Amino acid sequence: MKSTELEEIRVKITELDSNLLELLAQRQQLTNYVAETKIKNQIPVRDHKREEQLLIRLIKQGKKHNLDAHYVTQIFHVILEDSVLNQQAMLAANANPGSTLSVNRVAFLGNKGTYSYLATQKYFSRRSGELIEIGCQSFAEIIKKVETNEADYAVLPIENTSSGSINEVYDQLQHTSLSVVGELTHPIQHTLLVNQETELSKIKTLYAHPQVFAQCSHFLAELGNVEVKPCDSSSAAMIKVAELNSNSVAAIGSEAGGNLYGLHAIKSNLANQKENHSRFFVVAREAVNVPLQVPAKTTLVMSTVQKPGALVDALVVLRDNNINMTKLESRPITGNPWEEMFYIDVEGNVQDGPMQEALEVLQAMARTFKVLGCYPNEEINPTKVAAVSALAD
Ligand SMILES: O=C(O)C(=O)C[C@]1(C(=O)O)C=C[C@@H](O)C=C1
Repeated sequence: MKSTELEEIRVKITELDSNLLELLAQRQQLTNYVAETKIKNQIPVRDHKREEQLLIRLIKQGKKHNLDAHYVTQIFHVILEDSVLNQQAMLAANANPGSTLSVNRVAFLGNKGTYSYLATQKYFSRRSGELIEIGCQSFAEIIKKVETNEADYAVLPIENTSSGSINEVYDQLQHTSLSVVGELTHPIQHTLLVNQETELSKIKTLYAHPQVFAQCSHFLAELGNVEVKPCDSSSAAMIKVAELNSNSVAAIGSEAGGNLYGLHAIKSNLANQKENHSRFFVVAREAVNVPLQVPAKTTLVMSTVQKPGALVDALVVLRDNNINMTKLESRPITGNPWEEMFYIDVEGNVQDGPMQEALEVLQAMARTFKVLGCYPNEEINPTKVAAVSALAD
């Protein structure tokens, strides 16, 4: 194909892509109106029936244009997730007028380019107010910033799908009066970032956060003879590699983060598990009120009395009140050897009747008990269309 022919086609694609963007923006505006109606009429944000009908119609329509059913489904799952998250943020802001700030000062780990930085950008992009980023060197410093009113929010990584819970954050949460006001999950896509033109075989030293090395242990084992240098954060690793400006050093981190320091990726998908996501808590000095139309989660922290089956008894209370537990984590209590603090995430709103009953019973049976926070559930399960493959035939 002659290059002018290619250019002509590309001009058309560029125009079409910008039309697609315009249409997506128009759709988002319509869903903002939907959210306003839902606030007024107290209608739940999520409507699986409507989503299912919409997906079925689009899959059928796509088929007429030779578009694969899974392709259509994937695209609209992303669009619907965005719509639900935006609406949830609007309903939450409406239910907490005092918490809508013109400036959001947010503390997170590291500098520009860390996964915490990217998660912070993502979470606050759906919320009004200017974002002021406050990079910190440790989780303790992050929490302190909010406690002393130098920041309004902290974004803290709490767990990762491949390396598990981040114990240091749980331990910090044991001693703070801050509340969890939000959560988010962010994909972690580790890439090998370099400053100069180079290739994998030339890399002699690797810089990254220890959690990142743990998540990429298979890749490191395959690499063999490379020196591994742990850093306080992914951004510290990126800054080091940018400064060293050598073709034998590389950092591991996100491509978007690396680009902020002029680094580029020479290899992607480095994590042991391809589905690698981190979950973050957003914490603030004041708890928030989650409207009942928004699916909520509640995080509890409790220690049980020392008797056989005490934890089981606590979990039975959740079961008896039909409350779904999404996570259970135990951490040693500092100063009390062999005693454990339990962190429990459940689906439900502290304003719900069954939840209030369960919390009362748990509080009575626990040695120590605290609700760390109730916040909108941001893990949006995509609506399944029963017979995608049948529809596609
Ligand atoms: O139609 C609605 O009720 C909406 O909230 C809009 C919308 C969408 O974006 O299409 C989003 C969430 C609902 O679960 C269903 C559909």
